[in-house]
Amino acid sequence: MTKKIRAAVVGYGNIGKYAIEALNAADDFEIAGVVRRSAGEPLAELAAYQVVDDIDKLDNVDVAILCSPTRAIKQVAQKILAKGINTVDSFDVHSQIVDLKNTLDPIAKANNTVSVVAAGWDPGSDSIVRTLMLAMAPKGITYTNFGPGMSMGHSVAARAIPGVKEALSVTVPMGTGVHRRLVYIELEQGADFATVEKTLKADDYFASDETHVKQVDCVDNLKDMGHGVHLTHKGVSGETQNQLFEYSMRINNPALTSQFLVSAARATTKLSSGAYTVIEVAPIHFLQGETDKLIERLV
Ligand SMILES: NC(=O)C1=CN([C@@H]2O[C@H](COP(=O)(O)OP(=O)(O)OC[C@H]3O[C@@H](n4cnc5c(N)ncnc54)[C@H](OP(=O)(O)O)[C@@H]3O)[C@@H](O)[C@H]2O)C=CC1
Ligand SMILES: N[C@@H](CCCC(=O)C(=O)O)C(=O)O
Repeated sequence: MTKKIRAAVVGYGNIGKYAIEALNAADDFEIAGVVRRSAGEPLAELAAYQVVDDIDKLDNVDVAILCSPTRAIKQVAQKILAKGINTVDSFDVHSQIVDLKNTLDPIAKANNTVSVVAAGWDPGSDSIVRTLMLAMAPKGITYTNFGPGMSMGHSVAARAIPGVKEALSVTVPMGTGVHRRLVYIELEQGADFATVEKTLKADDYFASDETHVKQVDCVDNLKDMGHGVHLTHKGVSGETQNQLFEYSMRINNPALTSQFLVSAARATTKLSSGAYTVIEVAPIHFLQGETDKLIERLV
């Protein structure tokens, strides 16, 4: 029997929860344990797993699936790569991905490890679709239209603002890659709505989009983790114009993010040391199975 890939789930929020499901559904993986900032009160749903507050307490971890907030990823990944453990993450600030990769690459190389960064669905699987569309029509315009749906990244960023108890950020597509953000927030006792609204609108996650902040009594009553994308590329193949490609999906956001993280975790075991974005990884590395069989089925 071939050795299973031992994965640790780091951070147990929405993505962490679905990462456990995706790992359980993948028969080439086994779960080494769950790493939480504080092992704290045991959760019944994690009773089957070792839950620790430090990855060093888990045995023989091949890869850590980082399910921490995007803004914590760089620091968490640096620490874990330095221990000789591969990492994958779904970091989602598009303008900082090159910096993240270039920061992690020398650390990964020095510790003979692999890191696949920004491996959710956007950035992540959508990035591969955009790449393919560009290869098919190198001249033209790509539009990525999200939603309507819940952005986990924006919700996490909103929740981190002082005075916010809970938040839901809904992305509304306005067309041609332009989005409006509707942010529903539940305030901490005594927090001032106007101050929270101002801070939120100034945050990098929101500053360049039309953003509306609404105070509600219970965010949970509104929450639906569905999302989606409609990606189009219209361009030119060779000298021939009017080539139109479209890609659409409606999804459960954390389920897809975690699934692709697990596929990327598999890829880390097939790459030489260093940090990679998903478009630098051969697509077959994301899949389980023998190369020739996959070629027969997919090519
Ligand atoms: N690229 C993509 O397509 C997507 C990316 N994402 C990214 O995934 C991230 C996580 O989303 P989600 O699971 O909803 O977030 P959650 O807030 O639900 O979970 C994050 C978990 O990380 C841990 N954590 C919290 N704060 C910190 C901190 N400061 N440092 C380290 N760990 C911390 C906590 O787990 P514990 O208490 O166990 O330590 C927490 O539950 C988002 O920030 C988003 O950017 C999400 C969806 C799609
Ligand atoms: N990174 C997103 C997934 C892509 C959708 C998006 O960026 C948005 O809704 O703004 C998320 O965290 O949910």
